[in-house]
Amino acid sequence: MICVEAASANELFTRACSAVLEHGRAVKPRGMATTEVIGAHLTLTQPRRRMVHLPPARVLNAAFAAAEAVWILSGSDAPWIYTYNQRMAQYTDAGVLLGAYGPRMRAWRKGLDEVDQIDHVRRTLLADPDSRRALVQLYNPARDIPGHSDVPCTLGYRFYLRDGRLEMHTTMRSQDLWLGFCYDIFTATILHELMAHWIGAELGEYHHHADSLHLYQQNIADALALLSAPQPSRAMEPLGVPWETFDALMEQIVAGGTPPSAWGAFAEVMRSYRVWKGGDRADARQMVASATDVLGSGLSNWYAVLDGRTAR
Ligand SMILES: O=c1ccn([C@H]2C[C@H](O)[C@@H](COP(=O)(O)O)O2)c(=O)[nH]1
Repeated sequence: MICVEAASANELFTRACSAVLEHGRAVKPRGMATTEVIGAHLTLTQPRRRMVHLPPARVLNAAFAAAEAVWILSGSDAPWIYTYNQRMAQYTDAGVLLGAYGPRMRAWRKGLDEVDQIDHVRRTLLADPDSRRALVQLYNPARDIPGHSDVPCTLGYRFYLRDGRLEMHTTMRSQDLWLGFCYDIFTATILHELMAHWIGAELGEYHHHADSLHLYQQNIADALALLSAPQPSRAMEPLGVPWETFDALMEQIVAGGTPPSAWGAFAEVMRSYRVWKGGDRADARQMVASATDVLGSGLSNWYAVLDGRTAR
């Protein structure tokens, strides 16, 4: 069991990597070699410092981070997400990611006694602020036991409002620390921030509980190359929007529009990346070249990583 706490994602990620390198054991689930710790409690005390950015060892695709957050929070399992991360298409069954979190979160048992679990959490905490019943369930045995390619790694989220501050707890059965964690905490802490806004609470600590926290063999060298005392991640702009307009905001971004709030940066990095994928790399680079926000400058850095890969 390891417990790691940090104010920012850069520091949390770096400390978690060194804890797994120090305490991990070798295991090979599905034939793939990993170093694994069983039982990890990772606490992010400032959830708006959510973006891991540790060049040159670890740079995220900021457009994918933004797109995945919009994809999940809007309740989608639509294939447009593969534009931002082709690798996801490998885990589909008949073109669909059957483990997608969005539909489970926003429309559990779609078409039957459908539940929007986000709205449920919001209503539960508004009605009983001390509640222990504000949870989102993602793993669904009825769907996940029969065996398809994509089995959810996140089992669920819970929310606790204490002393005016909203804490969020996520439970993962399986967490790839190098690849998955950085994107998973990005989306989870956005949900955390939004929920705090919707119930009129302060944003409290974010807790990430992973049963198997692991590094794949191919990422060990990069993990060892991380500096021990990284720069803290910058805090992103506040993202709170009224609940009543949230779905329309998500639809606007998916449709290619740019909302005026801090969500505009999500739309901009997504648009730039679509241009990049369309082959107009100079235009795509130009669209984020002067960006100073966390996402725009992050995507600029990601393009530099991609350029380096092509040059090699
Ligand atoms: O949100 C996710 C989804 C997947 N994974 C990683 C964890 C595992 O390395 C792999 C799934 O493999 P199994 O645990 O299903 O074998 O994907 C994550 O880290 N986060």
